[in-house]
Amino acid sequence: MASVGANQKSAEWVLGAGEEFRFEVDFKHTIEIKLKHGHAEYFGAELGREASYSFSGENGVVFSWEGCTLTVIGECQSAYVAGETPMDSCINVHMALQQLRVQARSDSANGPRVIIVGPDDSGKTSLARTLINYAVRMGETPLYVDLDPMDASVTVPGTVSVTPMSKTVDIETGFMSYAMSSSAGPPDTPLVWQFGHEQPTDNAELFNLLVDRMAAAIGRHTANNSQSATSGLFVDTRGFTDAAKCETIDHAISALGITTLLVVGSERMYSLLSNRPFAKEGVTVIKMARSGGTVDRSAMFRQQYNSRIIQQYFYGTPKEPFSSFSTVANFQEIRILRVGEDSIAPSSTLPLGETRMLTDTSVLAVEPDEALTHSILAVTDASMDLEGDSVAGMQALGFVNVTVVDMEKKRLILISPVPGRLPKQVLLYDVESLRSALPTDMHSKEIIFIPINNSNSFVHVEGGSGSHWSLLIYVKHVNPTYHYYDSMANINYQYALAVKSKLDAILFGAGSQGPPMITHSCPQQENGSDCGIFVILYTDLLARRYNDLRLPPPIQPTNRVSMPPPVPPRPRRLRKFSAEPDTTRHAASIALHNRRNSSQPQSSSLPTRPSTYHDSSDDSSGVIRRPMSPFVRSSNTRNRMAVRPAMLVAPVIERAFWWIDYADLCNPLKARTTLQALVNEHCTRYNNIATSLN
Ligand SMILES: Nc1ncnc2c1ncn2[C@@H]1O[C@H](COP(=O)(O)OP(=O)(O)OP(=O)(O)O)[C@@H](O)[C@H]1O
Repeated sequence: MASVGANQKSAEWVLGAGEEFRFEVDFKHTIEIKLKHGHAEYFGAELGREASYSFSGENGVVFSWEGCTLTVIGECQSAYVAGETPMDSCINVHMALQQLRVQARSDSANGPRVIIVGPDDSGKTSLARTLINYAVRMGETPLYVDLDPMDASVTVPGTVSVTPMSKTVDIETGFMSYAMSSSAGPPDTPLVWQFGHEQPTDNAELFNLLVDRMAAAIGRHTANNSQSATSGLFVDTRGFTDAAKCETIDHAISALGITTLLVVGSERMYSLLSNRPFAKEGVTVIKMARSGGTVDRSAMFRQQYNSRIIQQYFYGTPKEPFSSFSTVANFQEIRILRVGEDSIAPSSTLPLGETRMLTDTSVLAVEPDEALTHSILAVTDASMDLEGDSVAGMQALGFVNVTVVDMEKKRLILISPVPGRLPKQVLLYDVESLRSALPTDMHSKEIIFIPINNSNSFVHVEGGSGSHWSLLIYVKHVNPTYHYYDSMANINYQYALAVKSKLDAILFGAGSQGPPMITHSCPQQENGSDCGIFVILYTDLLARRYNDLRLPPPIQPTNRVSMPPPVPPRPRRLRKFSAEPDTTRHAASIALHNRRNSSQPQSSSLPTRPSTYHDSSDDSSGVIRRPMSPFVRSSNTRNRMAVRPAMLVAPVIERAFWWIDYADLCNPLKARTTLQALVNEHCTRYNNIATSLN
């Protein structure tokens, strides 16, 4: 978090009783908030008078019961005072829970166990944080159970955890401060389990197993700590609205002995959950209003947020920086395992009659290779000789980051938050870490454009820490293929390979070779700074090419499709910029243009489809049928991706890569003068394409 500059503007905000100051500040800016007069709190934690609190990449709220004056230094994306807040119902819930704690103390029973559910960004974590802070301020020591792996607030993303709370949540670093050993003593150290997926339903079996392990740990903890037992616990969950996803909630409610369920911001969910069996078995279901201040966070925001959490795990915060340490682990000294299915392909894609051989908690050995680079590995409590699925529910002692995989010396170079050798040698690999960068419904995507960077940093660095960008494209059709474009003599080739092998592991199973990667000749940059522009232009041109070739109206199964011949590649000419217009290419473009503008396939004016493109789905009558691909979408709407006739896939893909129209790029004068100007347009196009792909 950068500090606020001396010349930043400062503003004074006056809050009346029961009002709150809401602000949004992005990751590029930092603001400082000081309480000048009165009393105020940040999600239930009291602000110290004249103490200065810094925020960056945060949507926050300072609330005052009695009124206060704040000084805010720095630039917010939005800042306002609101009078309508759900704080009254929040304090009512807190008081009711406090009565239950007092009752539990006199009965020597467990205190209230609360689970908070609701849609994404409805304010579940904020409510949990506020109620925990109120409880702690009354001398309670509740447990905080984080069952939101995507938004893991205690350690790295992809995990679930339980933390005993004996002090209010740190205003600046949130729950993360509990994972920092220097600020939390051993009694407050969180227990963490590696889950490795974003949604509990991605591997419900493993998720439920971890909840069971967590429940056992909580049982041991509360058996020896009556104060903690009577203080109860708060469970934060992953956002959901779908009734089908209740299964993991049902399990958590029964395993953790939940007594109260708070439903935030959804009438529908409230009604749905009020009718579940647990509601009839004594769990109180309470509806909570969503605060008008909660903000829907974009995928980019979440990614940057998670990046910062990882950075804080290894390097601490600006106020409390850590040193991280480098350590070496030889391949033969360690076991790297991953838990769960080989591939995220759904069961429905298996050949008819086949069932999966593995359960979702099966443990698979991972052979170290380049794909491990930049991975976060959980160091587990398991011993080297522990066999089978018992490793799956093992607690994570901590996390290391793989900076180098040295295949020659057969060793990993790791960054660890603590010095010395690894305490244990069984490491859990989370191949899914790449998934956050991929579309959620990846199986329905036909083309994935993946910008490749040669950065060695595993966390987001403002402005980027690498020096070169190139483009990898994954094209899924009958025969999936990767295509690689690099504007500087393929210098990012090894990085593209590393990403490819990670994708292979996700798409085709751990250890799979995956489909081939074709490296294409393409225009080369002439300076040291245009790589990003070239990536945008390659993406734009190729995406446009795919879209253009899809422009003819949906072809009925009875239509005979005639394709124009492929234009042969001209690598030399493409590399050498020429001022002269290329008439051959121009003619080919016109032919394509004519075909696009016609409402019927131009079988008469264009040569017929080359026989090499015929696939087994063509029958003798020349009628082309849709090839049987598990991923073919059947929608006949005019959605660009959906209407694309599957039988065009193979020829289109081949020609798309041959038929790149570099006319604009190949005129050196034009390229020089317009490249920069084009960037904005191309960025917009790129965004449009990304949106349509999403
Ligand atoms: N009253 C408020 N005013 C301003 N911002 C708020 C308020 N309450 C919550 N927020 C912000 O809104 C965002 C979403 O809130 P929160 O993280 O609590 O939601 P969530 O339901 O836990 O989200 P998730 O989908 O990750 O589970 C956060 O950035 C939070 O800081």
